[in-house]
Amino acid sequence: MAHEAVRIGIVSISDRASSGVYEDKGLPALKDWLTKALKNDITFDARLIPDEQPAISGALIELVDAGCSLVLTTGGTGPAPRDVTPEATLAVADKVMPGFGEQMRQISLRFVPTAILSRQVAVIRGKSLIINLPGQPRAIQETLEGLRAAGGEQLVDGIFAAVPYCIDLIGGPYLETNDDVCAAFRPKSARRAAS
Ligand SMILES: Nc1ncnc2c1ncn2[C@@H]1O[C@H](COP(=O)(O)OP(=O)(O)OP(=O)(O)O)[C@@H](O)[C@H]1O
Ligand SMILES: Nc1nc2c(c(=O)[nH]1)N[C@H]1C(S)=C(S)[C@@H](COP(=O)(O)O)O[C@H]1N2
Repeated sequence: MAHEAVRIGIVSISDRASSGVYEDKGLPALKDWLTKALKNDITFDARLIPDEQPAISGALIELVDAGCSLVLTTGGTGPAPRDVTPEATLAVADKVMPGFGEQMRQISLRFVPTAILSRQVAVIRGKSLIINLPGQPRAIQETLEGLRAAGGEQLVDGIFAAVPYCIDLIGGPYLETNDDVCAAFRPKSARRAAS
């Protein structure tokens, strides 16, 4: 059976990247990782915006309304005065999904002691899962994929392992992963024959 199509929103939130002070590395990192990790045909809907709460909430609402089953943001999760991504995300939530933030901080602590400074959250809005990732571009792969030993053994699960089943549960398309990048976990009763 063919893989189902999926629309994914990617949002890079950075004052300096959005004003051209530096090149945005968030959107390319998100796109590359998702293209590597998923077998599905992906349509990306991308936004590069400054750290402004109304602009962030507005972009999230637009992306969900446009039919994105998953929206990933990067940046603006720290404690600095302009970091407001978690507030903007919570403001559009139907449900809060605390497990994602808890697991992301656990994973990130294996990479940097400052992981505890990220206030990242995940929420459900309508039929969409919205997840905040930290702004450091390498944090995208770190949190989504987790940590492997040199021999390939998975030491800490990345959060993406739980994303496909979450999207099943909210009525989205059936996401299939490339297991060498990130193996999705579903209970047996929710698995379809591999295609
Ligand atoms: N979109 C991006 N593209 C490239 N590098 C980024 C991006 N966002 C963040 N970074 C890098 O990661 C670091 C930490 O990200 P953070 O979100 O805290 O940025 P910031 O200090 O709030 O500034 P800004 O919002 O202007 O990116 C930045 O200092 C920068 O080096
Ligand atoms: N995996 C990972 N998580 C990370 C980091 C990182 O480099 N890798 N940086 C930390 C730092 S230094 C900060 S301040 C917070 C918040 O970053 P943000 O404001 O860029 O979202 O994320 C933290 N989480």
